[in-house]
Amino acid sequence: MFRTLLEPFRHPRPVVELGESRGLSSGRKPKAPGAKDWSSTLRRLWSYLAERRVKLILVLLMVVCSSGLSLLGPFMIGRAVDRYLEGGGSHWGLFLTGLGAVYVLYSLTSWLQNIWMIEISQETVYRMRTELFAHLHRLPISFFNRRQQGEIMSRLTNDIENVSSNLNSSAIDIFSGVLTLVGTVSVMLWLSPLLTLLTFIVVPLMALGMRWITRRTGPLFKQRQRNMGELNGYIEETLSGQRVIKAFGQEQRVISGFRDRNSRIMLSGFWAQSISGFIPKLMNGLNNLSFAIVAGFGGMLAVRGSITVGVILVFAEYTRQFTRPLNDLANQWNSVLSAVAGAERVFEVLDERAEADDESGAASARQIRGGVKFQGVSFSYNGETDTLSDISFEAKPGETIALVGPTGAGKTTLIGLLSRFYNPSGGTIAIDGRDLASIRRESLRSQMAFVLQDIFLFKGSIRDNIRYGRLDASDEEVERAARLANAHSFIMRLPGGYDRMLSVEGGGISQGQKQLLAIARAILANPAMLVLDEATSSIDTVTELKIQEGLQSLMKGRTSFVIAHRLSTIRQADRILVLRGGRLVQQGSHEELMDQGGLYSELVRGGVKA
Ligand SMILES: Nc1ncnc2c1ncn2[C@@H]1O[C@H](COP(=O)(O)OP(=O)(O)OP(=O)(O)O)[C@@H](O)[C@H]1O
Repeated sequence: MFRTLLEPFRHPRPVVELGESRGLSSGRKPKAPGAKDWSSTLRRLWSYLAERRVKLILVLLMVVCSSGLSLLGPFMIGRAVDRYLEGGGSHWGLFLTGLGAVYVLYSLTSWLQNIWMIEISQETVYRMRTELFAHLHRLPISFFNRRQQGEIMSRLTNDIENVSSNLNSSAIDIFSGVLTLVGTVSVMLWLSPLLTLLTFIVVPLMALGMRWITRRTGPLFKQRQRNMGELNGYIEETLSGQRVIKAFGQEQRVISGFRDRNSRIMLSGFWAQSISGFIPKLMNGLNNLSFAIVAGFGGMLAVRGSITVGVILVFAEYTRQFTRPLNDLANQWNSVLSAVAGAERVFEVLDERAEADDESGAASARQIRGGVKFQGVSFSYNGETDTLSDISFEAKPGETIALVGPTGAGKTTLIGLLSRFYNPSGGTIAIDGRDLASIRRESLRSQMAFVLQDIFLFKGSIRDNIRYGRLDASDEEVERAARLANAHSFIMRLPGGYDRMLSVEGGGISQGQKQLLAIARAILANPAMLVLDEATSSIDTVTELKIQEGLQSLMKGRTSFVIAHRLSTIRQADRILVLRGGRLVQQGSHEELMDQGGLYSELVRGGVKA
């Protein structure tokens, strides 16, 4: 086992990466976790807890009661023994009943504090989870471009779970630990200051040991959470890329990549747990030492008559009680560090800037007609090199604009700007003469529909998948849209028809059929503007014809931007925009561009699909 664990240290191997650089933590140098880091995260976590103030006060009250009761028990025993030894009569029946009542109350208050704290911590993580999920949906597309889905999911599940599982136990134990500690030490000082000081010899040793341990475990817990996120990202990526992996026979490479990431988790988990596992051992040893001190010195003091045997008994029990909260505190500190590690990763996403708010004064556009004007528009993904530069063109309402150009020319980026997934770094975009920035995003997007190559169909019936275009559409409207899209006949041939359930990502129907459903969905949405990304994959001629017909009904009367690959679509476009290297190099109708010569005619003559 140790050989395996130490292997990566001895032979650092290059890790087989498959798109790792998109992870949140990767690409960025991991920060050394400073004390300030975790204390501010802890404060923020506390602010969540503090929202349940009343319950927290109740918990605190129960902690005070249970800590007091835990002190009272041994104290009563000590007093009873002393009274017995002094020859005073003891009312054993009364004493035992009292002692029983103390322990029953102790159990009851402990149980109540536990159950209330579980409630608080569950509610806290419920709120965090909801907030995180809602925030994720407000983040700009650029956030998702940079990150692996699995890694993000890991924050929603793993990290939140980590906060939840560590929060309830540690919060209580830390409260009660501190209280018990203060109470125990006060009573000890009151009973015998000298014996208390002698017992305290172990405290500096404890503090040093704890410091040594937590300094090492804190970063390791963080590392483990990071590694877990990376592994989840990798799992998601490799599962969704199964076809490619199998097609290229990359199974072994993928498995070895997994093994590397898995071994990193094993390593950080092993060291975090092994080092933190020292805590109980250390505490146990020091506990025994303090017990020996109490027994030895206490005995001597008792012989001299400075203290009674009852006091020794109370001390023996209290030294256990006094090291137990210290022990608990030490253990809980690890849990707190682990919860903080999880919370830090959650807050990291919560601190990501949401998609910029609409500019003040931005208003809803009630009915967009679909006139679009780009004037000197530039855009850069990285703020350094321009992906699009100086793009100017105009589309009248209802026109079809085809975008053509070699791969990486900037066609998709131009569409991204039109939908305000990104804002231009220069120039202006206007819709119906209004600056795009003055139209609220939600209102703009509600009047646009997208039919993309990568069609998103979710697990559910065909009817529900079409209805995604407009949730309040009736069954008749869904069917009408499907007829217009040429999808009705194939749907009716499927067992179950419109109620046929699709599996994840529309498994069970063909690529062409998925496109027809996407067209039906867009028709139902009845948008003023359309964005079509034509499929490059070959579809049989009959389906292709059906798709073309469906698209024709969809595009009628709407301004349509088509990232075109088929000559038939390009010919029919009112205007063709030819892009190369982020610049608009030509624009005009098919005939005009063919006459002009240049890139467009080369693309067409070369038989290259644009
Ligand atoms: N999210 C992104 N972050 C950084 N650069 C990007 C991003 N998306 C695209 N790019 C870069 O911007 C350029 C234009 O990409 P875009 O996807 O717009 O081209 P395209 O013409 O649609 O290509 P294709 O026909 O292959 O889909 C490319 O060089 C690409 O590498």
